[in-house]
Amino acid sequence: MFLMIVFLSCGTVSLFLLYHALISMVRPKNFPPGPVGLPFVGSLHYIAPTFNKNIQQMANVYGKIFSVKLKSMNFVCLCDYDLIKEYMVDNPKPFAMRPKLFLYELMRGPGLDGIVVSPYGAKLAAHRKLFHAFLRKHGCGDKLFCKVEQELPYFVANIQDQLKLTSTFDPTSAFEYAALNVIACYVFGNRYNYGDDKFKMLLNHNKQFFQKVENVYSPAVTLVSLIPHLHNLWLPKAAKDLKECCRAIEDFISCEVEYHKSTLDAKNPRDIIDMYLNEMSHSRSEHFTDKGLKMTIMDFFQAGTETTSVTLKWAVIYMVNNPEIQERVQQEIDKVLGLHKLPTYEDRLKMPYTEATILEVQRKANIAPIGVLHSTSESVKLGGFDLPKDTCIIPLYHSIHYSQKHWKNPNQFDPENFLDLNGKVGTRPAFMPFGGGLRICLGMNIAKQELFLFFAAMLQHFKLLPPTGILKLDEQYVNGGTLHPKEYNILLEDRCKS
Ligand code: HEM
Repeated sequence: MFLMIVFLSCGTVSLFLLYHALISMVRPKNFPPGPVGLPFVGSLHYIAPTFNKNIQQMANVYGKIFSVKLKSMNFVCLCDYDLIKEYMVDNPKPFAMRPKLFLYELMRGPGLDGIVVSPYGAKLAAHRKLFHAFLRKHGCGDKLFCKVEQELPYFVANIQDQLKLTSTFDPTSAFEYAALNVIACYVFGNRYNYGDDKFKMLLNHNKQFFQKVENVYSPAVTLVSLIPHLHNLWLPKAAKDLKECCRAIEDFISCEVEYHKSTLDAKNPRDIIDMYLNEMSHSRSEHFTDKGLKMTIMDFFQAGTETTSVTLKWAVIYMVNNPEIQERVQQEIDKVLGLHKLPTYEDRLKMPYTEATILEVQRKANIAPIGVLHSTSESVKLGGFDLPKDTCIIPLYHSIHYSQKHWKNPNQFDPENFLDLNGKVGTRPAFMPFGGGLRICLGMNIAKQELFLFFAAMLQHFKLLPPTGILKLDEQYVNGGTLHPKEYNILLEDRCKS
């Protein structure tokens, strides 16, 4: 009897292990090709953590559409404009879900509320609609409410203050302060002084978050994400740190929400929090909840600060390394604005070369190499293959932004890429820095304003030069939440003084 029990137990465990070993290796029918996965683990490790380089290498072996596995999860990598367009633009609906990833639950807690990681459906649509309604009311169309233009004088003064102390300059903090304050304005109703204790706390939380995100591709975190429930018993330090960091941000937001509740004037909403609170009480919709509000605010900080500041950091590098382009931008700025009138977003219509330059920065820097992952809500065809429900899609934006088919010299920095024969800014289909389809970046219009205005104001006031003894700044990227440049210093000359 005892032997029988031992035998049956061993058999059950073996079958269980065999099932889990095979599930990481077996592909669905007519599924894109890819490397054979390791038992239990699959093959995701072939492309993570340096997605950009590794996906490109794998595409050379398996073709422009291939698959990798993480246990039972199927991931499909796309390395071609036509394929990315097929799912983002031509047939976006079945591809508009977000995958359920351990990392998302770690950061958000159960429920995946908010916007960025929220599943596609009525709740997400209601959130996106609310935000669009807010922007229509308080966007840049209305001068009084243009939060980005309001921030410009502080941004310029911040750089000038640093320049009084030293002529060698790391622009990071100026961009981070400005980007954070713009989002703070939209969600909390007012900007902070850069020296304000609350602002410093928010800045610190935000910085911590982006530092912690860089550590989550460690083998220990991958292990925990492979074995559901293990994280209830044990969390690797990188995961624990990230979780704690998100909770600290949530606590900060909770205080702001409570303050807003106690001072709400429903007829005069001041900001996104007030609009959300109104929606919670008016529509009594189950879509708008306390947790949803906090996670939505967290989304705006996490999706809308580092993306902008990192793009501006790249802009500085490309201007230092291409002085003739910097000079041409400055000539246009001088002609349209002069040295003292700060730019408005309307001014871009008279400044095509400046606008084309910032678009080229976005193309070349390609800061979100795989965007935010989408997944399928039903079985669907893509590139002639059959993708079952819950297949996770990884688009390689490098294959669009650096495509020989779509750009004359993709490796060269050239604002002409975005100018038509009449010198006007033209649209380019193979340009998707904000993703696309039904999940296209919700903050795209704010981001465009920020990039143009901060860039133009910076070049209006300062000439950007390499530090003494260096000809060019390093253009190699570092992998993290975004592809960001290595730390650098530059020399600045105040154009208003020279
Ligand atoms: C240069 C700046 C920015 C870049 C390059 C960028 C890029 C992106 C990308 C690639 C996505 C994923 C789109 C997809 O799934 O196909 C995204 C989503 C998102 N972004 Fe941005 N973003 C920027 C700035 C902002 C700003 C300023 C905000 C907020 C004010 C913001 C809020 C969001 C939100 C909420 C989503 C999720 C949309 C959804 O899931 O439905 N982003 N962004």
